[in-house]
Amino acid sequence: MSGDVQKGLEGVVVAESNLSYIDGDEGRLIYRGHDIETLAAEATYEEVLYLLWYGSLPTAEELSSFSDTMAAERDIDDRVRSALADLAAADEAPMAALRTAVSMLSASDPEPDADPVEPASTLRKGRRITAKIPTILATYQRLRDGEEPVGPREDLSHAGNFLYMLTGAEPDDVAEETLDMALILHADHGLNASTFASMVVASTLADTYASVTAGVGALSGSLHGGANQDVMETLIEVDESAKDPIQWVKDAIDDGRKIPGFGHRVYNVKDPRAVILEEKSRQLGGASGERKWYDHANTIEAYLVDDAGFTEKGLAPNVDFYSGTVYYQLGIPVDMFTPIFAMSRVGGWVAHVLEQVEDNRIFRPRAKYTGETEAEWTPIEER
Ligand SMILES: CC(=O)SCCNC(=O)CCNC(=O)[C@H](O)C(C)(C)COP(=O)(O)OP(=O)(O)OC[C@H]1O[C@@H](n2cnc3c(N)ncnc32)[C@H](O)[C@@H]1OP(=O)(O)O
Ligand SMILES: O=C([O-])CC(=O)C(=O)O
Repeated sequence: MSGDVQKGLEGVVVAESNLSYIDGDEGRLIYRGHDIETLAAEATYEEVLYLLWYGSLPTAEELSSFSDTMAAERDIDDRVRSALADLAAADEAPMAALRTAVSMLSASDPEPDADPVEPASTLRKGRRITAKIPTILATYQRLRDGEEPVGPREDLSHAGNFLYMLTGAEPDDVAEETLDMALILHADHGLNASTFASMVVASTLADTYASVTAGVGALSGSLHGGANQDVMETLIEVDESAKDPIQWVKDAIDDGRKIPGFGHRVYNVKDPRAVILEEKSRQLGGASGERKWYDHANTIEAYLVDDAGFTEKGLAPNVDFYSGTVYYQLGIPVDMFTPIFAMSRVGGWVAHVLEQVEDNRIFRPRAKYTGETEAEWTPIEER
């Protein structure tokens, strides 16, 4: 066994997977053989969930039955609603409220004694969690705003129903299609930190609620999903600074700041999801006449792609660089951006947990011990 430490597990292969493939040099992402560009243009989020969970694209009948089953599972019970009200009163961050609520959902699961290594029950639990996350998030947002929560509707799509519950009004086609596309783009991405966290928990034979709760926790950090909120806050800071965005970014680099939304462990080139979200951000800005968010982001990107310090390290925009400007233009509050990422990525967490339980072995790496080996015991009164 090599004693070399692979910090951050860089380059370490820990599992086989059929789910998503990333070519970090070419900027290519596929889910089960399908290019992300095709899925973003042609599929719905529900169709992508089916693809990830069942292994192939659904027929129209399969998709309709799958979507109906999930839509019927959207409601959350009073205990969860009341916990969300308490968390809103305490001004809890939405990702922390989501983490708590997902954990609570197990109390009302209709199959509490299901075997956690049985893939079919794992999938049913994963489907219920996925169906309920938009309801948790919209309920939380409305409670924070002092408004009455709006219950889910079964006749709307996953994306459309979320926007309906958030605002109380049916979304227009542009908003619904834009969110649906964003959900597709964020659904899976290999063994990113939150997916790996879910897999580690599943590998102990803990149940799906525990695995997804771990995923939400891991996604919330600013090096991972939390970066989409940081990017938008940065763009707002740029806007309010009254500085030219290029001057702002030069000063930020001089101050040793990291630029959120740049850099990736796997991509050395621009993330293909950022290419799609950039175009969507540009279109939304063009349609509304308020192009400044797209323009600020684009100006910063254009400067940084020519910056030797960035290019030498292979730093390019990741998925979070443009997603925030898209959500912002849909009128979504900035601290709901990462929860929306979770609302999508739960599909990937469940898919990887399924792969894990189908061929399980507990994850148990080792640390290289760097401490003392012959320490002398000193009685407490002599220390
Ligand atoms: C959905 C997602 O999770 S996508 C990623 C979202 N996160 C962000 O956007 C946060 C900003 N980016 C980062 O912090 C990193 O690029 C990560 C976390 C994404 C990847 O981390 P790692 O692969 O461990 O790369 P690491 O942090 O070691 O960076 C390598 C070098 O690039 C620099 N670097 C990395 N990202 C950035 C950045 N955004 N801005 C400035 N410098 C950066 C590091 O300082 C380091 O420089 P050094 O070699 O001179 O010390
Ligand atoms: O793959 C990663 O490390 C991070 C990422 O882009 C994602 O989770 O979508």
